[in-house]
Amino acid sequence: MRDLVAAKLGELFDILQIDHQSDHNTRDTPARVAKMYVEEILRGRYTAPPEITEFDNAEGYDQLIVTGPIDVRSTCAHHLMPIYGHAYIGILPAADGKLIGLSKYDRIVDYFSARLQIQEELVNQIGQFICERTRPRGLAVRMSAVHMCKTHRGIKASHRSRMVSCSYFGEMKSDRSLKAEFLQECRALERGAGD
Ligand SMILES: Nc1nc2c(ncn2[C@@H]2O[C@H](COP(=O)(O)OP(=O)(O)OP(=O)(O)O)[C@@H](O)[C@H]2O)c(=O)[nH]1
Repeated sequence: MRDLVAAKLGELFDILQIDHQSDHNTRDTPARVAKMYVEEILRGRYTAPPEITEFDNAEGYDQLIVTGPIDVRSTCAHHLMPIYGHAYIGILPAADGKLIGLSKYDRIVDYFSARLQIQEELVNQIGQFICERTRPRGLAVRMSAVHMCKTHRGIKASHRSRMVSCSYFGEMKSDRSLKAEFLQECRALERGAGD
């Protein structure tokens, strides 16, 4: 796949009048960019989801867990520009369900970010995957991110301009006080004052 992509990128460079044959800066760029797309930026499309270590919820912990900030590095589906920011995940475990290793939330965010995305779908995909694997009573995913398709081109919006999207499942969707508790913990973690 990398070789095919590199050949097509070479053609694209030709059309854009970028010398990738003799210019010392761009000579290897088609191959370099092909590697970046296949092995990094779009990696999540060609690899299996992360292995999830599950633990029995032996003592029936049933209170809200919130983890974050989780770094988000993704790519906009419309202009292929970077999306970067943070995610927070809230889990309301089922007393008879499973817990998963804390680092796996970061891995799941990384996995679904490694493809072309829009933010609304990214938070949903992360939430649905966690729900399918762990069957919690409730789950919330909140993401705040900068879209460089908006800040670096087009309208050239403020670099501080962000998009916030949330996805709620189960009891986290219907229970207003749980949502409020989750958002309060997100704010505390965002300030670096989650302790
Ligand atoms: N809802 C949503 N919109 C996004 C996201 N990422 C980028 N966009 C927007 O999607 C739109 C892209 O579609 P078009 O309007 O066809 O693109 P364009 O003509 O280049 O538009 P401009 O960016 O306004 O120059 C832009 O308004 C982007 O800001 C996202 O994650 N969610």
